[in-house]
Amino acid sequence: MNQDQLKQLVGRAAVDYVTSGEVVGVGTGSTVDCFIDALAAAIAEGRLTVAGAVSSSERSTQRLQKHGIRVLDAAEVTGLTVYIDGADEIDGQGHMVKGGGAALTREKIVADLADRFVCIADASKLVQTLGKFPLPVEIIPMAAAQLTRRFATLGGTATLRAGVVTDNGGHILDVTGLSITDPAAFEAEVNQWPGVVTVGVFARNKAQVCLLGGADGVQTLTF
Ligand SMILES: O=C(CO)[C@H](O)[C@H](O)COP(=O)(O)O
Repeated sequence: MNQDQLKQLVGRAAVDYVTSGEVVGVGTGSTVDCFIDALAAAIAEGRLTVAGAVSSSERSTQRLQKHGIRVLDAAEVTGLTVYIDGADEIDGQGHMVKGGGAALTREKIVADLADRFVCIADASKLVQTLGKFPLPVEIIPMAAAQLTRRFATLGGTATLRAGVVTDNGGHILDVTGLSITDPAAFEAEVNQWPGVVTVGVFARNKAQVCLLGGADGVQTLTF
């Protein structure tokens, strides 16, 4: 199976984690696109109903609405049973690096509403230690140079993602050269640097379940 087929596989598997009749939290990315399509198919076939979705990006909102799935504002719900999203990296404890699609801030907001984060990914995303994938950080544009110097003190090289403006009007720094051995401490530290909107380490909002697609099918990891 190629990577696209693995994404479709885990996208379909994630539909089983949606509670019929409820509002579902929806992440962003190519794997989530597969989940949205599988969710729409399940609804069309009468296997599931949903009261709607809270979306983490304009991209996912458009795809959900194209399928006729109602999109609710985050402010319209007080909680969600499940949030389904991909990751750029996930470790053996469910900590993730996210934000390859520049949607990390809204992803963290919607994930924080949910009782359970179900991560969907192909097996290449499983790592021992976070940090090989360039760490996305959403920032206030005027802080770019200052934050670049600050990441250098941690051994990181930050590069501004050219031409990208997030759904919130922020910019993205991608930071290479980091080895994130204590994700919770790293997230807490970087999050309070002035100019940082959201750091792409998800430790406080880590996954409880990961559906990992590999040669042998879907492996379910629980944390
Ligand atoms: O964090 C994300 C978007 O901001 C995505 O979940 C992450 O980049 C994985 O994307 P894909 O499923 O396309 O590999």
